Amino acid sequence: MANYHFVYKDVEGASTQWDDIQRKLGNLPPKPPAFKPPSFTPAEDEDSKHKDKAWIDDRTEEQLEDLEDDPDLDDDRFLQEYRKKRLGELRQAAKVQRYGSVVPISGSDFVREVSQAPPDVWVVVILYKDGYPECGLLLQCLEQLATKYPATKFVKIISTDCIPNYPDCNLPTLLVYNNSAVKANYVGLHNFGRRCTPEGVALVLCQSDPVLNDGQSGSEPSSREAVLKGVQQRLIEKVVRDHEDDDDDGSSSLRLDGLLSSPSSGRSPALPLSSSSSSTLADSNGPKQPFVIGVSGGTASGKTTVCDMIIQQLHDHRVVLVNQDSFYRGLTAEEAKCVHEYNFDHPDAFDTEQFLECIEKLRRTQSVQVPIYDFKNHRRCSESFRQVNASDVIILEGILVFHDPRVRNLMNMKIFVDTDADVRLARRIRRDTVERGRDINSVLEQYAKFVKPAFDDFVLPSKKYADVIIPRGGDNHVAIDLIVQHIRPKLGQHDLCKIYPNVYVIQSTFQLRGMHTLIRDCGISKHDFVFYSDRLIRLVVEHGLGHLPFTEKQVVTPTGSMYTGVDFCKKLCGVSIIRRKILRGANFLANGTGIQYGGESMENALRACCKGIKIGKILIHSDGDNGKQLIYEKLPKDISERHVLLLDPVLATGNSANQAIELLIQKGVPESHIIFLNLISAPEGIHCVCKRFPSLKIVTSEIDVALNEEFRVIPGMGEFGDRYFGTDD
Ligand SMILES: Nc1ncnc2c1ncn2[C@@H]1O[C@H](COP(=O)(O)OP(=O)(O)O)[C@@H](O)[C@H]1O
Ligand SMILES: O=c1ccn([C@@H]2O[C@H](COP(=O)(O)O)[C@@H](O)[C@H]2O)c(=O)[nH]1
Repeated sequence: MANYHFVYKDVEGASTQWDDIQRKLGNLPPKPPAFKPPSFTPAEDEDSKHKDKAWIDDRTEEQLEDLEDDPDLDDDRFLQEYRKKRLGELRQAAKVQRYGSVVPISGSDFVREVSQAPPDVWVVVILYKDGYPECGLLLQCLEQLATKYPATKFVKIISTDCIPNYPDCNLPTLLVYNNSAVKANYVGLHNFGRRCTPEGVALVLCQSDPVLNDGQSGSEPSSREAVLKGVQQRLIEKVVRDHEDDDDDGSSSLRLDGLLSSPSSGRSPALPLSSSSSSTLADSNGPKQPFVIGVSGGTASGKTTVCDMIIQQLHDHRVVLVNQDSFYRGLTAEEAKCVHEYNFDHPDAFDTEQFLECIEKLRRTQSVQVPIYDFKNHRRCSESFRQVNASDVIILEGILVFHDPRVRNLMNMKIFVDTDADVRLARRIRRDTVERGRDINSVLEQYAKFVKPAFDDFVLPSKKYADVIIPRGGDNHVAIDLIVQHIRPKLGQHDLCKIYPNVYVIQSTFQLRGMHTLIRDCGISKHDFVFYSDRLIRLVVEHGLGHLPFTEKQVVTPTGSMYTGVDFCKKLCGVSIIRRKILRGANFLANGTGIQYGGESMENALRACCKGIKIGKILIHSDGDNGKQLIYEKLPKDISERHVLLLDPVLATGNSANQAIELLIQKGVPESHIIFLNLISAPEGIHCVCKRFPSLKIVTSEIDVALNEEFRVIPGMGEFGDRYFGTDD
């Protein structure tokens, strides 16, 4: 119905008398208050505003410049000083490099764009390949971070352009550089949590260094804590935002606890990181996850044979085998009395806790002492153990390795060897009578009473967990070939080679391991030491020569045919590093001179490979314990025009090497023309040299574990020069 009461209202809120009557009768609502316009307040004049620190903080660079002669500020010395300081900050901030996107680079750009970036700039490099969804996801996150943190440089490079043959299974890989050195690297997407988000990536990147720079604080390097705090704040905002979105349907619960954990306490517990997120190569000492393979099957199915064949085909010492049999509990005296009543095929016959502990240790890259089981006497050899070193691939073999889910879940690949029961029984009779000191009757009795029932109850049901089933065991060459092909890429290079693309470890073979075993043995004769060292050094030298520049060359062969080959650069020389130390008392060297001839021991091999090569020497003289070092040199005059093969058998701390390299560079040798050859290198030495000289190459035959407190390489090979020249007697 239309409202037919027309109420006239003037500005005072007055109305007609008729309306007043209607109001009294309750037909109209009470009279509204008289209208009063809001009071007028003129806008505050900028000049009359109170000027303080906060006011200055709000000014732009231009505005602060205009305030040069401002009378208010002239009266206030503090504010005038503060204005200048703030102006300085803003000018610095304007100078800071702005990147803002993920820039594609090629292999030849790498040194310029990454290694030679300004020292205050952090560079995040993604090694990627098109067509890998994980790479696409991480790239998207980095694009966002690049816009948020424009003073951090983000570049992308196709993995194999950066590192030839870089395994695709390591993609995507992030490398973080600063001041020409690799500060961290992250292999695989799992480092950034199950849900890879820009905020999560940011937090991981900033855990140990102030990698992300938004350029707000000028060119001053921000502290890790400050950067981390900012990144955490952004992550919290994101989590809260996501939570609010989720809350709209009332489905999620928010856990912010731990997000603000102190930076020193490490990774935030609420971060969605997977358990394997520790497997970065960054802290090259950090744990690397090995590839664990389980091989199960009935007794005498050929499990051990299959494992041996895989190991033989891989032909690599970075594969180790752990047999579940080694973890048989061993019988008590009481049990031994009635051994025929003991069920060796039941899961309880094994010490699974100890087996698990052993696997966990290997996964943490620790070596383990594996018990040795004596099948004839049904007990462990109390004094002997087998040392198993941490390796890239660990094979776990045994009838019940798939039985316990804790063991099973540690496996990356599960193989079941499936052999006909009659064949297995026939093999078992033969094996147990020949190798395990049994008679046929006892074998058959044990088989019927325990082995077969346990196979049906425990072994066969675990077959369903297998990823690969190998019928006919060791006779199935096709299956074994396929498995070997799958495992081979898991045998990565040494972590340091991934961090420093200029470090080359010559391919490990059993020949090479054999020679190392001989020369590292403190009991070897001097003659053998020299013989095997020379062989090894030649391998290193030959590999080093392969890094010299070459040109294509065609020759005519005796058959009159054309052969297209290469011609290596001929302008080269060797330079040996020799140390002289003023040692006192018992430490004084037996040769009476205090000279360690290290590098010279490599000269013979170099001469044998490069006829007539010129060889120079650098003598580094350490004056007692005061750390003072003097350098003497005898180098070819035209050394600046030559490629230099720098010789030192052992790279330990890297200090002497750095001094020698520094000297060569002073003499005009370009850093990239130096190839540093050694037999063994400590990781500390590699870090030290590669950080300072990223363009030279290091060629070594093995990277050892570490340096001890006395800066000796462990396990190492002692004072190489003294052992070689016999000056250690
Ligand atoms: N394919 C095969 N052909 C013939 N004998 C085999 C074959 N595979 C294994 N054997 C033999 O059978 C016995 C048990 O083999 P093994 O590999 O030790 O089995 P498991 O480790 O499963 O007990 C051994 O004596 C071995 O030499
Ligand atoms: O003291 C022992 C311990 C074990 N056994 C039997 O060995 C097999 C397991 O070894 P495979 O090499 O896998 O065959 C198991 O069936 C046990 O019955 C033993 O007889 N005595």
